[in-house]
Amino acid sequence: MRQRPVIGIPTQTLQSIDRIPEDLPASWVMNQRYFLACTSVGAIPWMVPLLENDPETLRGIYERLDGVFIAGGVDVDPASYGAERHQLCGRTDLARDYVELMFARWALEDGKPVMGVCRGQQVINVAAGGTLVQDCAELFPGAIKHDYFPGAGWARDHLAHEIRIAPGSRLQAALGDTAMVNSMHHQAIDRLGDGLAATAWAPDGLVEALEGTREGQFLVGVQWHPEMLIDSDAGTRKLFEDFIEAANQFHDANSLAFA
Ligand SMILES: N[C@@H](CCC(=O)NCCCC(=O)O)C(=O)O
Repeated sequence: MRQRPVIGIPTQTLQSIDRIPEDLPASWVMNQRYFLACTSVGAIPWMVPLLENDPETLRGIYERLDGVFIAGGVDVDPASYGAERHQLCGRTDLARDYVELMFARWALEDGKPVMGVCRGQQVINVAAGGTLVQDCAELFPGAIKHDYFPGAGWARDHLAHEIRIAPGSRLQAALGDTAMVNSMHHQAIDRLGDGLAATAWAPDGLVEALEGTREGQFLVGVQWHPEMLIDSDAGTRKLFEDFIEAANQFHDANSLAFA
């Protein structure tokens, strides 16, 4: 029987989240939805601690993974893409930036499958040398509303706008030419990183998905939240299944290489 692939999901610092009481112990946490999406398509999700002072242990964890999933969350520190902090840039989590950028760069180098959601797409772009728009409403000309945040009363599965998907992309194979997506972000892709191609756009032209151009690697980032749609949308489930299948293949290819 085939082994279930192991997918690493870096956590976030509890105290980086708004309104967390200061007297709670320093903790690393992550939204359950990402783990449930992975198990529902057959993967074993593995929470990755933010051991920012221990790259050796992080490398040990990374090497045991068949794929990396980079989840949604707070803004990426603009210093990591060489920009001054804009006043509308929100809360950041330096330990998370460190671990996620390192895992994304290692995976880009190794061809290990990567899927990124919302902040995760932004992290992939920064890891590949790209930059971010620090606030779409203020800094992206003609921007439609993208910040349907739960804190303002929007449901996490609220379908906010359509996206147009590039022909021939992995995304098109799963979702088709267009799709309706939920939207919980205020930042976005600005300059694309090396080896990446935009594969979906919002009606205002904002990049809604990117993929790696390296032959054979599954490297997909999306600006929306498919983990909230996996139970209601067959195309979204297919996208997760494709990621897990790529992780399976990576596992098989690498165990054969070391056999
Ligand atoms: N900070 C970035 C990324 C947005 C993001 O990942 N949002 C996640 C919200 C998830 C939730 O509350 O369920 C930006 O705003 O662009």
